[in-house]
Amino acid sequence: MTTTQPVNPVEVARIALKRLSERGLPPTPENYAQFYNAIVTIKSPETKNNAELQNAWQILVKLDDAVSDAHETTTELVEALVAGGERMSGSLDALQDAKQAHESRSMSVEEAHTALESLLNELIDSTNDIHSTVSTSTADLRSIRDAVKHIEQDLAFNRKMLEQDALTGALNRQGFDHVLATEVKRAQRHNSKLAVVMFDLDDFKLINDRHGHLTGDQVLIHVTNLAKAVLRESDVLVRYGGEEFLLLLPETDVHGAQYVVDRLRTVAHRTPFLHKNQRIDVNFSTGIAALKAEENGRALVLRADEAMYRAKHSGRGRVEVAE
Ligand SMILES: Nc1nc2c(ncn2[C@@H]2O[C@H](COP(=O)(O)OP(=O)(O)OP(=O)(O)O)[C@@H](O)[C@H]2O)c(=O)[nH]1
Repeated sequence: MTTTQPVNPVEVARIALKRLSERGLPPTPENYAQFYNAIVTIKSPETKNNAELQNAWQILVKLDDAVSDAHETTTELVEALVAGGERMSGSLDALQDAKQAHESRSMSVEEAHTALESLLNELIDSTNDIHSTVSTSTADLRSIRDAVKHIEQDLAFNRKMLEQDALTGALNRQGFDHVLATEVKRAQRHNSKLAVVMFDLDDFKLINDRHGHLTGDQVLIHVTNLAKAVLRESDVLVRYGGEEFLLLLPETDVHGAQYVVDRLRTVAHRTPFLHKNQRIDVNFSTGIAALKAEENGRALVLRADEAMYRAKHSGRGRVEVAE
């Protein structure tokens, strides 16, 4: 069994205070507790406050599980009924053979013959009934299975929508929770590497102030597209906060993560965002952390966040690697 390291409460407290000050919120006990809990559970406080979205997501996950169980069960039932139908049709043939054999041997004993014939007829009738029921049920179950398959596809689509950031289409924190747990488990099971990169755009407020919020939005979409261009299929891009992104990189160590960050930086330099023919350069501060043995996802993300915080405060535009 895998044991997990507890998250350092001092570290969480420091990040909670930082988040409060970034959002210009007073460090009241209520605000502090909300952000502290949000960081510990890696959930965005904004999302946690949205009770409807939370409930919808939970129902969706349950429905998703239930539908997938139902799909499995109906598939098994269809298989069982098909096999049962085949067996019954076999026994019908056998009964008919037996009837014929008996007829040929007992032609002289008329009462016995009549009794046996009516019994056999009854058996044939009832078996026929069962056979036709099985045929109908099989057809019904097949259409139920098809309907369930469609519901599954709809649910998967809705779930994807709920787990996506509306502006950029990157995964949001809710979706990230799911993926993080899965990837950490997978890395630990296979003893493989897993890296987290956190990057925060530098002086993004200036872009909003100079060019307007809508242009700021376009820059965030631009950065998302640049990141997608340098990532592998199996990598995960998350919009972690306003102008803060996270990359989850399976099968990747610190050096691989550094390579990805360098590529992103090069691509961002070569492909600047253009606004009214004016180049808007985007720089970012980056923290990298690689999964340690028996570490949990929250601790991994907190170390990357801490490294990014150091990069930001050592002059911006830098990369720091967590110990
Ligand atoms: N356009 C736009 N701006 C956003 C969005 N989310 C957050 N922001 C802005 O991002 C800015 C973040 O400002 P700060 O936290 O001061 O960070 P910064 O200006 O990037 O400075 P440093 O991180 O310290 O380098 C704020 O102006 C937010 O309003 C968004 O979805 N769209």
